[in-house]
Amino acid sequence: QDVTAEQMVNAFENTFGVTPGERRNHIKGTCATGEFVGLPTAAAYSRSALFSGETVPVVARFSLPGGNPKVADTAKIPRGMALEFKLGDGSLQHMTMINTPLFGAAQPKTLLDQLIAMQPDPATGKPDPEKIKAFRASHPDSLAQADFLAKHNPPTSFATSSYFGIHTFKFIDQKDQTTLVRWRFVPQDGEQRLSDAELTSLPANFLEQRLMERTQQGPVRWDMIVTLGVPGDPETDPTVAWPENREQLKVGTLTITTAMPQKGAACEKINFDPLVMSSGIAPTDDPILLFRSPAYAASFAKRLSGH
Ligand code: HEM
Repeated sequence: QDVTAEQMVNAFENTFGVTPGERRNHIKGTCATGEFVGLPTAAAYSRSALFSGETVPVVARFSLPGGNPKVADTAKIPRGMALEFKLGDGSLQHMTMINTPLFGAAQPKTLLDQLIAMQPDPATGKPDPEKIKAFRASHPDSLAQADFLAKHNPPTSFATSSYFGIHTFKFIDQKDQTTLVRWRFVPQDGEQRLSDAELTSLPANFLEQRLMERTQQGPVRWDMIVTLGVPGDPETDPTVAWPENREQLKVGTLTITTAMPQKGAACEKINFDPLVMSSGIAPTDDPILLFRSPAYAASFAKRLSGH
């Protein structure tokens, strides 16, 4: 089970190739900017300056996973939304999310094995479907996310998708009391998915243009919703859902006002490491969450040095 960040980044490179200076995963993306306003109801659970009620500037990046810069915007793979909040107390808060409620690996080894199974066969230049089948059969923790992706077409726009933090995090209040939470961002434009016909008729690139056009029409908003866990809820497994009946709380509103190609824009050189957190929000011992930080650092170091 002992996977290193270097092994993981090598596996991304072996599967997708290397585009020098670019992200090894979520390479295709669009920058955006906006703001967040937290609600005082959240301050009862977290002392983070995110929930002060002040307007917090946000740098965002919307993306598609994998290391192929030409991946089609119709691909039945997740969509990402990464947020960097610049808080009034000078600290930063990151949230780096995708649009599936669960992740496809309970341990880093599962993702590593998936990347290896996806490596193109030298004979055909394509992944071997038998290897993917064998991977699925031997890694049951990959099935829930794969099932969600098979049953839900991708969104019509980055603006019409929910995005999920997936991991369980801790909200910590002024008195150091901890509440387990899972968060998600729900689009005020409504959740809208591509039809099967659109999946075959749309061009490879439309998500960036649609987001730029949408922001030119006016601000795009998401409600930040937190699900409150109770003791005993799964804390360290991002492949397992919580019971449906947990209390949910609206804790703020994200507003995206501008979008632009990533080259040279503010989001390009950010490492959206999900462990960058403000006082009042903390990680659990989820092995996937904890592994992300060194993996992102390895990818970031390479791309910053032009490799
Ligand atoms: C073991 C599990 C994971 C590994 C090894 C991994 C690896 C990576 C790497 C190497 C990058 C590129 C970093 C950079 O160069 O800046 C990345 C980006 C990203 N990952 Fe992960 N990831 C994992 C799990 C997740 C999970 C669970 C989520 C969502 C909850 C997620 C969402 C994203 C998003 C949205 C980006 C793009 C961030 C941006 O726009 O810069 N990843 N990931």
